[in-house]
Amino acid sequence: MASLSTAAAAGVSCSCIAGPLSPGMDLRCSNFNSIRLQNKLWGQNFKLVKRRSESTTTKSRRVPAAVLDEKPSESSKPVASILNSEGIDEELAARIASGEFTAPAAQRNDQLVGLRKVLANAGPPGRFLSLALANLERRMNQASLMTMPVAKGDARKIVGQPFFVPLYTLFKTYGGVFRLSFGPKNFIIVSDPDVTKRILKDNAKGYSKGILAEILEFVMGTGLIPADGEIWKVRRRAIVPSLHMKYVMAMLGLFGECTQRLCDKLHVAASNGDDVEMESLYSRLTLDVIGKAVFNYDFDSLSNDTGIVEAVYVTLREAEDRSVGIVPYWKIPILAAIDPRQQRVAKALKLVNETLDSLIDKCKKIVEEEDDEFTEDYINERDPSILHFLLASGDEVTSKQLRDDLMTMLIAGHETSAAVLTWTTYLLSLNPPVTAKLQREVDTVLGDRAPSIDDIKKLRYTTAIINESMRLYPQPPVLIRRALEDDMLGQYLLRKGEDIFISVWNLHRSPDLWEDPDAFRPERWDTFSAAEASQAFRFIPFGGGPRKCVGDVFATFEVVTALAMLARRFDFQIAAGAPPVLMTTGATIHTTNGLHMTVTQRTRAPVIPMTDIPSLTTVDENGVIKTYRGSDGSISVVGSASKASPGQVVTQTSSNPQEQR
Ligand code: HEM
Repeated sequence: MASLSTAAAAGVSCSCIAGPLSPGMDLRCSNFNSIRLQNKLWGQNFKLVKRRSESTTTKSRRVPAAVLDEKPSESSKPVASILNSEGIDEELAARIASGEFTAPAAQRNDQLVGLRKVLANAGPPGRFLSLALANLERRMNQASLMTMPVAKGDARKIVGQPFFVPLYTLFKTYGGVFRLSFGPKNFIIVSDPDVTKRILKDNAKGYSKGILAEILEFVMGTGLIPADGEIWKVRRRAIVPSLHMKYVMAMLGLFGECTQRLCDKLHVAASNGDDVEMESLYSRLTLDVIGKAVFNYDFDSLSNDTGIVEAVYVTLREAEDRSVGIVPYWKIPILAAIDPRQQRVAKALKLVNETLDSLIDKCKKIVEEEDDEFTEDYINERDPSILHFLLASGDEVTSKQLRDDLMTMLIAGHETSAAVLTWTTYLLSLNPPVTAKLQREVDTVLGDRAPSIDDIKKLRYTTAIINESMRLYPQPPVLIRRALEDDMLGQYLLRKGEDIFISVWNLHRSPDLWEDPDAFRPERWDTFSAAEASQAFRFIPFGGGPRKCVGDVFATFEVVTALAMLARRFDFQIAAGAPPVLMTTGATIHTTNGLHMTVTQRTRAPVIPMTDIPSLTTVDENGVIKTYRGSDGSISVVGSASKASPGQVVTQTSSNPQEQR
């Protein structure tokens, strides 16, 4: 999932920070200003960020109000912040250290103390006044404890780079909850796990998607990610059951099949000595997967550039650009009508919508003619897609709402998985020992088959690599909410209507929560599980609480399958002369210029061609054993089992002779 990604949705997961800023605020964004992260700063070259002696959590921390950039002369300078080896924006940090940001609050207290002393020495009336002043001071201190630290000033200091990068520097100074204020705009930046839990889980009802819903409305309408309130509740209840375990199992074959197509493509490149751009290849891989998985449509984008593939990309880019755009000119009908880019977007959106509408109509007709009994783990053998499940379930929903939901899942499940694979590949290219360990694991566990569910359970190091990659590069890096009512965030009062950015980036790199937070170390996952870290809200790659990603298991299996199959066949290296790998913000974290790699076929024992299609065998309510084969969801009835109980999973099987031996 939002830029803020994720539209990123949260990726879209997510949503955006700059989108909502108003015209005239003189902001720049990553689209207009190249990003200045140096390649060497990422991955293994990160140094440990020293723990500050003071805690940065909300409970124990109180930072005076601060000003980010008040000098008009400074504000006209081009934005060019560089992170130091501790991941900190040096310019910002130096200005903070110089005392430039110290608020007058502390001085005011000093003056009061001085005045009290004078009064106390001025006889009984003075002593009385001094006492009254002390009381007043105590009350002021209490009130100031409830006042959030504020960082305010010129937005260009914040927006001229991937926005989550300066937010990290500010978090190190102002703590787990602070107000970021530019011009008339205010955002609350949250990087504290307890406060995050409060917003996402304990008081989830008190928050909406706010800005995110406004940005994504043009493409997702009232789909699950932007939806709030009753619509969200109803649609979530309808959609979650469609991703049941048997469905995800059936998808395993699809993941293997699509990754195999990518392997074939890479094989050709490796044989010809051509470099490849992995970010766009991953984007195509995950588009092919999600099209089949959600509405049984084969984009086949790894092989073809058809009109519909192009239209999907135009639509996706627009969603991302709006989430980091400066001036929301698309909201002005006359401008939107004459701007060639907006005309292109409208045309693309029309094509995608028409395609989805026709898939919905076609599927409706098929379902009407079916007489399959609908059970909670219903799956259609020819079309195991989510769309088929929803229609077969009798879900009473308008075609428009259904289309919004499909579009939401298309976007949510596409760029997020692609971004995870991109940054994982990048991190691995910087860490040969980790890659070697990964390859040892996949050679041992997988042999030459596509992963079955049992294999995935055994691919522990591969999964740890994915977790570590999502920790360092969360997709989306920020989650967006708006307060529907007043709330207390730790000790601070939050007012209804305030916009909040939960920085997943900061949570995942906080020195208070992680040892060596910037180091890529999959071994850290040996000592605790991702589930434990998620429960503590210090690791939330899929969000948390009632709005947690519905596709988390699907996505984890998808990326583990892809990584394992690719690592088994190929070695990847950054291509000679490739542009530096820098970050930019869209719905997810993208590279600025792609991930250009040299791919080589691994030299190892000859492999037997992959013929395996993972399957799952269960017993239905009549004691009939059914085998679900992964690639097309087809069901073969194998026989009846007198002793097995209905619903029981009998065995995982493989058609690979090697495995069955
Ligand atoms: C690695 C891949 C993925 C990542 C990192 C990811 C991340 C996230 C995150 C962080 C959220 C929460 C957003 C928020 O609270 O604002 C979310 C929500 C969501 N995701 Fe994913 N996602 C991924 C894959 C998928 C896939 C494959 C699907 C669909 C099959 C999907 C569907 C959704 C939906 C529908 C929501 C909205 C849930 C709701 O609001 O009730 N995601 N995702």
